[in-house]
Amino acid sequence: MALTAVVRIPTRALLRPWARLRDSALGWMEPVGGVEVSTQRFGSQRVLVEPASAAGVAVMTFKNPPVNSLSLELLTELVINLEKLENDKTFRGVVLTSDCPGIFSAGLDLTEICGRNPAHYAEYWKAVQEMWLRLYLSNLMLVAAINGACPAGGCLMSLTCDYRVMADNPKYAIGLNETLLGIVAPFWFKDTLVNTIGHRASERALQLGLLFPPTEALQVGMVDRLVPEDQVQSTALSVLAQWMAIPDHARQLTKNMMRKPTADGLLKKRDEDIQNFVSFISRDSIQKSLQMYLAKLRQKKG
Ligand SMILES: CCCCC/C=C\C/C=C\CCC/C=C/C(=O)SCCNC(=O)CCNC(=O)[C@H](O)C(C)(C)COP(=O)(O)OP(=O)(O)OC[C@H]1O[C@@H](n2cnc3c(N)ncnc32)[C@H](O)[C@@H]1OP(=O)(O)O
Repeated sequence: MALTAVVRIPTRALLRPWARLRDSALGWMEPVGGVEVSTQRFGSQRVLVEPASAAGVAVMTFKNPPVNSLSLELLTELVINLEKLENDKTFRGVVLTSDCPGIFSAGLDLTEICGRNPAHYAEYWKAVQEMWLRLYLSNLMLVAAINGACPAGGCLMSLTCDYRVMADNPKYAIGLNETLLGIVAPFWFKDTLVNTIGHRASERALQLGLLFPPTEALQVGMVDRLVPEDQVQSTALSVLAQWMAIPDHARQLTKNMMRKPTADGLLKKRDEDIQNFVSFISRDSIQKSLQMYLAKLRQKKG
């Protein structure tokens, strides 16, 4: 028999200033106290959520072709779908993965941070912050099934997870490569990396903008396991099954104890961080670097 559940979506989620939701993309949302949703398969235009065969587990698949860049829309949908899963107490774990062949996520959408106005940069950065805070502090067990390239913001997203399984394909790479674009990973990107691979390895990786192929990513501790490409999702699900054996309250309190101080670093100065981002990204020299990088990406094909 089909499993169904009632999911309450708090109205406050609809009122956040950055969440200029496009109703057409989020057919399941209604601006009233809540809405009934079948957990058979739900989600939105760019984020598909499917319950896995194991009870209490969902697979969240990003489908923002061609490269799953983290556009404002994708970020917004991600946060709303995560909140929906968190509010539905039947779910305890989520696998995050991609529908774009060979790409987990190309990171922040460069068209959101290049050639726009300061108000847009501020709105976009707030959405990036929100994505990080929500994932990093989620009470759910999150496992990243990294089935492709995973640079910059894509890497950040995977680093918020509790465990990372990556496809063992030397064509793929993962890392915070911001300096290669002439930009700087902000302190909370850096903190997330330091918490994962340690200070010295982060210092080197961040300065050089290193993108690690899978074997090196495993060595440095950026991912936890490599598997053949066709086993990424199934392995992520079996990892979750192991984590599910731990009592939720103990695991959640432990996760919070480990991560809250890092998240507080941003929570205490969110507005200042937005201002820093806007003034940095609005500089002519930074905009030029980004334009050149985008042009190179676009020329690659031709
Ligand atoms: C002390 C002061 C400190 C102040 C600090 C304050 C603030 C901090 C400031 C800034 C922080 C910003 C942090 C930024 C984080 C990011 O995530 S930036 C994004 C970085 N991403 C990348 O570098 C990845 C770029 N993409 C690729 O390498 C490749 O596209 C690929 C993902 C490996 C896939 O390769 P392939 O399959 O060959 O696909 P194509 O390269 O042909 O790409 C297809 C089309 O997609 C476009 N595209 C690719 N990536 C992006 C992207 N990130 N955003 C937007 N668009 C992207 C690409 O141009 C192609 O488009 P066309 O089809 O040619 O139009």
